[in-house]
This record gives sequence, structure tokens and C-alpha cells, in this order.
Amino acid sequence: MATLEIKDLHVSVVSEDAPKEILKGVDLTIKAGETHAIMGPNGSGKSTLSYAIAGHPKYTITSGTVTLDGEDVLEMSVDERARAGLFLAMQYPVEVPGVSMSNFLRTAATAVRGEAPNLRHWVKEVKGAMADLDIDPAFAERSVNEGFSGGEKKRHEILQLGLLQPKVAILDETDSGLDVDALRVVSEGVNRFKASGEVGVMLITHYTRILKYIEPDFVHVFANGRIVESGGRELADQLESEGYVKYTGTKEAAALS
Ligand SMILES: Nc1ncnc2c1ncn2[C@@H]1O[C@H](COP(=O)(O)OP(=O)(O)OP(=O)(O)O)[C@@H](O)[C@H]1O
Repeated sequence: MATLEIKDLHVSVVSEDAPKEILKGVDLTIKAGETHAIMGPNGSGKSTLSYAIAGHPKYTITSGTVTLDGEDVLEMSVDERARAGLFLAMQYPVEVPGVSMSNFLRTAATAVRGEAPNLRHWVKEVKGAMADLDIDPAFAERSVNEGFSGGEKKRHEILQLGLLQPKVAILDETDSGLDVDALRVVSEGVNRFKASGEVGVMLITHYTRILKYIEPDFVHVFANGRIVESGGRELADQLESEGYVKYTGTKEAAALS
């Protein structure tokens, strides 16, 4: 059973030639079967946490550890992290002109599974996964994310999640830009992924509405580069009504973005 363990993580980014510390000691453990919602004001470092775990080269780990089932994630290359079972659905999915979705998905599945999926089974698997997410089959031949609407990009992130079956999924604002129907479809996709009870989910969000569909076991408040409070679902409701002023001390930060 997978466990992602983050201990006292400090992360810097080089900004205007000088390194700037963004994460200032993050501690978080996500066990198989658990869903952790991360909420917090703009610029508090939530995406930095997800990029640092995924191995984005712009973010330098200055101290702390990240392990997956005891294995040192920070020592792994980006593709090794994916093969080890980590998945990041990005806030702003990248466009890859000239590479079709179907090619991209098969290549990703081959890399993660360690062998090319049987073509006939694979076609069936992809078709079924696309149908589950109400994705038009014509998207399979379009270039990855090119010209996709915000909501279409998010659906495709969840399509990848379903096909790659990681141990731990980090979903960075997967709900932003989704209309109510798409939010339900995407949430159902995440819940199907969770159904085995053997995977962990870190869900970064600004809105409690997604938490009505995807039930969190824990809610964490992120402020100024660290987790400042943790609780259950009720904490998200409290944040919705009170904002973040108690954590940041500024009125600007009080409004949920
Ligand atoms: N590559 C970068 N170069 C310079 N500054 C960066 C970089 N990445 C992040 N930062 C800064 O780090 C801080 C945290 O950013 P981050 O995107 O992690 O916040 P966030 O909590 O995800 O915000 P939001 O809720 O607005 O998405 C911000 O001040 C941001 O400007």
C-alpha cells in the first residue's frame, strides 16, 4: 500500500537571479486510500509543492525529504518518479503540437507499465476511458492539448490518470475552468480511480464545490509556504465562510480566490 511522505521540505526558485525560498518546511503524509485537500491563498506555494514532488527543474530542494514507500523520490529522475507511481495533473496542462493524444497516451502507458500495451486491448481501454469521461473519440487524433478548451484539458488529465493508474495522484486545480457537468464527470473519474482504496490523492483546490463530489479525508490550509492547519471536511466549510485572514493577517488574502 502506497505512502507518500514529505518531511520538512524547503524549496527555492531562482527569481531575478537570486534564489527565493517558497516552501518553508512542509510536512505531509498521504497513505493509500486517503484524499488530502490542500487549500490556501494565491501564491502560498501549493503548485510549487506539486512541481517539486514531480521533479520540475526550476524548483530546488534545499532541505527535507520526499519518499514513496520508503524510496527517495528526490533522487529519481522525472520519468523514474512516474514509473514509481507518481502522477501530477497540472494546473496549466502543456500543449504538444504534432503529437496526437493517442500516441502520447500509448507512449506514456508503455513507459509507466514497462511494456507496450497489447494494441487491441489498449484501443478498447482508451475508448472506454474516453466514454466514461464524455470525451469525443475524435480527440484521440488531435495534438495533445492543442486548442483544447480549459475544461477539455482537465478532462484529458483525468483520462491519463485513469489509464496510467499511479499510486499517488497530485491534482493541481483540476476543478478550475470546469462547468458544473464537467466537474461532475471529472470528479466521477477521480472517484473511479480512488475506488480500489489503494491509491492516495492530493487535491489542490480553491473551491469547496469539488469536495462535495470528491470526499476529502483531510483538509490542509497552506499559507506562506507551509501547512498551518489541518482538519477534516469542516475546515473547508470554515475557510469558505471566513477566508484566510486568520492565517495571513491581510484583508486581501481573506477572500477566497
Ligand atoms: N518559476 C518561478 N519563478 C519565480 N517565482 C515563482 C516561480 N514559481 C513560483 N514562484 C513564486 O512562488 C510563489 C508561490 O507560487 P505557487 O504557484 O506555488 O502558489 P499557489 O499557492 O499555487 O498559488 P495559486 O493559488 O495562485 O495557484 C509565488 O509568489 C510565485 O510567484
